[in-house]
Amino acid sequence: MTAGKSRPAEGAHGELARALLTYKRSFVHIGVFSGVINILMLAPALYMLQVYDRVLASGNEMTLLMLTVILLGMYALMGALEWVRSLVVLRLGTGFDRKLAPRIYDATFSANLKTGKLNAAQPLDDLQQLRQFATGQSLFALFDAPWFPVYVLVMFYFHPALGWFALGGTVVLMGVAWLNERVSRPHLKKAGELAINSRRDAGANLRNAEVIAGMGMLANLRRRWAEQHLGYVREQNLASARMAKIQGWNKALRMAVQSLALGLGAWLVLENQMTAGMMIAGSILLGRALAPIDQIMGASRQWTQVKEAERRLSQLLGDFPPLAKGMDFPRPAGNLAVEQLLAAPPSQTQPVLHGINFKLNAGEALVVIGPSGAGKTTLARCLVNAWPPLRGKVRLDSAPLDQWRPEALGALVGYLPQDVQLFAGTVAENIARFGEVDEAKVIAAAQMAGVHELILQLPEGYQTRLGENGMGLSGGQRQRVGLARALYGEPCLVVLDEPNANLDEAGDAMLAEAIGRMKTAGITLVLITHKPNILKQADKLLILHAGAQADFGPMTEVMQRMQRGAQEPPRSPGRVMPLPPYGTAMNFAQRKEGA
Ligand SMILES: Nc1ncnc2c1ncn2[C@@H]1O[C@H](COP(=O)(O)OP(=O)(O)OP(=O)(O)O)[C@@H](O)[C@H]1O
Repeated sequence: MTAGKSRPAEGAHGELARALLTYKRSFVHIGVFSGVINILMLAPALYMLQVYDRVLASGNEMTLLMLTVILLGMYALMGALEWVRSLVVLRLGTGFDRKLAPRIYDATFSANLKTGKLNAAQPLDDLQQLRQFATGQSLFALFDAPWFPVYVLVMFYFHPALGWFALGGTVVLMGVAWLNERVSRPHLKKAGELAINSRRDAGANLRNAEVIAGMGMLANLRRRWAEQHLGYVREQNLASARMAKIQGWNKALRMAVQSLALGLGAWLVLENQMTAGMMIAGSILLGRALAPIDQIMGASRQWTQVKEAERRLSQLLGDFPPLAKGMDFPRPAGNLAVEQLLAAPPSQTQPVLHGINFKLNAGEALVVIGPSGAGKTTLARCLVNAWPPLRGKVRLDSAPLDQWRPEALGALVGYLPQDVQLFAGTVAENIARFGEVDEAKVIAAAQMAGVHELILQLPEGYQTRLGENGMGLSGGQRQRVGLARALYGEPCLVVLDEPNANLDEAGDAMLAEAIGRMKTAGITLVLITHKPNILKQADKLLILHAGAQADFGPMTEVMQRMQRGAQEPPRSPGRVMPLPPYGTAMNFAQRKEGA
């Protein structure tokens, strides 16, 4: 009950960039702090210059003391600013996460509803990777790098030869950093994709542990997983080997550049073109100028993965824009109208349901029958707005489902899917749909579903903890707790997809009683079934065949048409298509006639 209308998609990177831009002020603060820190970073070099050229030359201890006190003051200020800058960055990261995580959670949900393939944890992992990258050393490197010209300018001031040497050395080292990123990127990208696939497959397969154990499939599944996993390890190793070679050379080059700068400085001193203080200060400044390059080199390995994470997230957010808010209509009586419905699974365009057209008055019970694959479950999903129609409308008291606010509609609708889908949590939380648990409503729903006594028999009654997918309950128990969840909060429309698939005779009888109670409560009911006993409680019958509406009408009329259709070739002009032989319905019709 979620697939509302979507707003048009915005630019692929728009949403992430806009989220970052809301922290413009924080970035300005980080920039200002970085600026002051980088100016203060000149202090050790200038101190060295003064000590060598002034204090040692003059032998003035007072000057040394004053210089040292000033230097220590600058260090203290720098430490405080670094600390505040880190706090600002941390706050930025938390805010960024808070802003995007719910949106990414929703988009992941929509993607799963549509494709059923996405590893739900991946986008949130991607967000974490982006946050860690954006709030780690790499961000500081980004803000520190623009100060590189200041250091080089000071070196030019000391001596142009030293300035040009620093500039040349930095360009070479930056080239190496770029090369490093370039040679490793394809392998890291491939490794990232393989890691995601192997993690997703491992997670999905191991969830079906009982089938694996029961039929000895572990070795086969492990082999399939290992191919991907080993591929990931291979690509990762290739990337690491190439990076190791470049990084090794880079380290040697970096040390050579620093030593050569000192050597050049010494030669300039010998040539009387520079003071010894400038030689030492120049060497310190060069180390400072090269520091962001080191940080960038360190980040380059992460960078490829971060870019991929950013690409995946942008794609997800672009493909699944925020759901339209929808409206809160007054509580409907429960009149249901399906108009020229054309529907397909969300990942497909080929309709599996076409031309479905029927109306139910509030409080009526409709039974839907048809052979396997006829489109019954697809119809159920459209009736609860889980799958949006390709064309046509489903209306609740004349308001199309896609115009409702999804949460408001969800509260008025009960849905029991074929595979029940309970969640990890207590029985009460499951029945209350994981909202605030209203105990009176939980018990009322359980009583209406005829499951109250059964729940009281559980070890901790309503507080019994269930595992993922309702682990801890039998199939039939899950189905009955699922029915109570569908009835929570007095819904006006309830759609039950094969609610008796896992029930024994006693369970069937309970379900029949529950249906009676729902009818008394005036709930509009849609029941999909293969079992004939539910037909007795239907007011109307819909027969689906190959995605089309084979017949619809009051129960007895459709039954009579089916009987006639079984005895003679169809002549009725109103009939959409020839009726196939539905054993269960026919048997029931004959039994009902005989009665
Ligand atoms: N998630 C899906 N992705 C792709 N195709 C789907 C999906 N769900 C259903 N279909 C296709 O839609 C058609 C109708 O399926 P549906 O589940 O609605 O049939 P059904 O009448 O409920 O069958 P059954 O009685 O076996 O549950 C089938 O051909 C099926 O292959």
